[in-house]
Amino acid sequence: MKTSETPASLIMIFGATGDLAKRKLFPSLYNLYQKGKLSENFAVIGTARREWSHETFQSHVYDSIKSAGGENEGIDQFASHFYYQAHDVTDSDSYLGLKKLADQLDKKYELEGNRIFYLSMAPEFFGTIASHLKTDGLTDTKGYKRLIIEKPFGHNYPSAKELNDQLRHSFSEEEIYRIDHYLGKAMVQNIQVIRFANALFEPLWNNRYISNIQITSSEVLGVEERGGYYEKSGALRDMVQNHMIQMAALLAMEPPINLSTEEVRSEKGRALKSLRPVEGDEVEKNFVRGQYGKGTIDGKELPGYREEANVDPASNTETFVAGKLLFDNFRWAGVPFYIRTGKRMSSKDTKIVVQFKDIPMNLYYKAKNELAPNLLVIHIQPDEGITLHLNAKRIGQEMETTPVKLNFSNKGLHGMNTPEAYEKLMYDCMKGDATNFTHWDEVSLSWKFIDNISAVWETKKADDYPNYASGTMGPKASDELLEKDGFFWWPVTSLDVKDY
Ligand SMILES: NC(=O)C1=CN([C@@H]2O[C@H](COP(=O)(O)OP(=O)(O)OC[C@H]3O[C@@H](n4cnc5c(N)ncnc54)[C@H](OP(=O)(O)O)[C@@H]3O)[C@@H](O)[C@H]2O)C=CC1
Ligand SMILES: O=C1O[C@H](COP(=O)(O)O)[C@@H](O)[C@H](O)[C@H]1O
Repeated sequence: MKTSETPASLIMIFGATGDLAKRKLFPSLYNLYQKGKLSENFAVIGTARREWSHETFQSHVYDSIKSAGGENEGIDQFASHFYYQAHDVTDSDSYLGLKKLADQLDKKYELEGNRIFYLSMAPEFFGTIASHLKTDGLTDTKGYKRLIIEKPFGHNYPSAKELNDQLRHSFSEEEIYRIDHYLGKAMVQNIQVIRFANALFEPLWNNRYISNIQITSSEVLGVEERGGYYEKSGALRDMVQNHMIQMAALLAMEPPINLSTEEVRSEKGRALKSLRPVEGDEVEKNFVRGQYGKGTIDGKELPGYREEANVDPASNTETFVAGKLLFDNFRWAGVPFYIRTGKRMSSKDTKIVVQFKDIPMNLYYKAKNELAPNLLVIHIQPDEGITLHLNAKRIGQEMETTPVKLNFSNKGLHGMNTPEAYEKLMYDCMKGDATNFTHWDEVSLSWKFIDNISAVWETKKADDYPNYASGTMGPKASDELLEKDGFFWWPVTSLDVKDY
């Protein structure tokens, strides 16, 4: 039974035979179905060039859910809502076939003309598809029309603007849902709640009490089979322009006046407006780039980036970035936000460490105690939770201090895995909630910031690549970036919240 919480929708997936659809989109839709968040009033049209029948597509969907660990329950019933239409997105004539099928399913499943177009394809096709959707009448229905756009949204500011202008001919800003899957992660969404729902933190969330913030997203995987894409992207465009800057914006933004999409995104945008541009000679002082060489992880010998498939043996592409962001506003003046991300590092971890300033004097110095700084650690993945590092009295006669930790684990609270980011984001889109999608203003500001850095890196070849071994936390210069400010990277490698 459809309700406002389970809206009727036709979801048209472009690139339905691809990797993202198989690994993320189908299992996420299935989870929503299992949880009762999809009514029976839904249908999916998958489209790509290969000539598949509806049945082949349904069995592909079935397999994808099984490989994602889905139970048998209801998969057949769920998959029966899936339809397939072979279609080359560059072929103008074949959009009419898609429209015909969409109109039929609209009637059959009582979809009220609600349509979500999910572009899970190479970005060069985004503009063409969006134009055809309008000119060939696929958006000409009485229900809602929403366009989900996968990353990358452009390669730099000019190409992102060109793409956006093209999309805007067919869809309004409110109808465009730009995916940043980090915004669908439970603990990234928790940043706002931790900040704005706790009397404990918000009064301290500024340059009077915080000395620095560190955001790390490290990966063990290398470039895998995506060498062709990654060579043109690098870590700066692949991870920093979107995920890292989005997390920084959530940490830096002012409290919105309410939680509406408009207010939240406008505060994030305002934070990004205060991000100090890093240009020219400042790039080398504030940003570090790295490229992985050979190394060993879990006893396995791994090749360097330049030995990977579809990678230039003399490649100048960075697989690691560390940088210092400064927000020039009253709240954050003088507080560095350090970011670091890279492939083939020693662990897969995304963590935010908020380091508070030391208290004005240490009463316990006579006991030769060095007080540890208070830290708030937000564990984004693989573990999800928060740790607060405090100082307390060591048990015994002496007045000695010892560091203690207060832990909260998301897993412990809910006793189950939190929903996959794509699941949350697809559900938000069905309900028309674009809060956790990026507004064009945010995308354009972050590209302008990134373009200044890539302009320097692309003209000046790195002469020390490869400069970190696979299985390490990046080049030495990344540590030096913090050392020169009197800080160091807090360790982020952990298996469980309890251990850190
Ligand atoms: N895979 C991932 O983990 C992630 C992917 N993304 C983004 O998601 C998008 C899709 O990625 P991914 O699934 O990995 O890509 P794939 O290369 O696996 O899939 C591409 C899809 O596009 C179809 N296709 C290619 N050319 C045409 C055409 N001319 N007309 C119609 N269909 C066509 C292919 O099918 P066919 O050959 O049958 O036509 C296939 O279904 C990209 O924008 C990517 O950047 C973002 C984050 C993670
Ligand atoms: O967008 C991307 O993100 C992944 C990392 O995502 P995560 O959820 O596993 O942390 C990264 O591997 C990929 O290169 C990038 O395109």
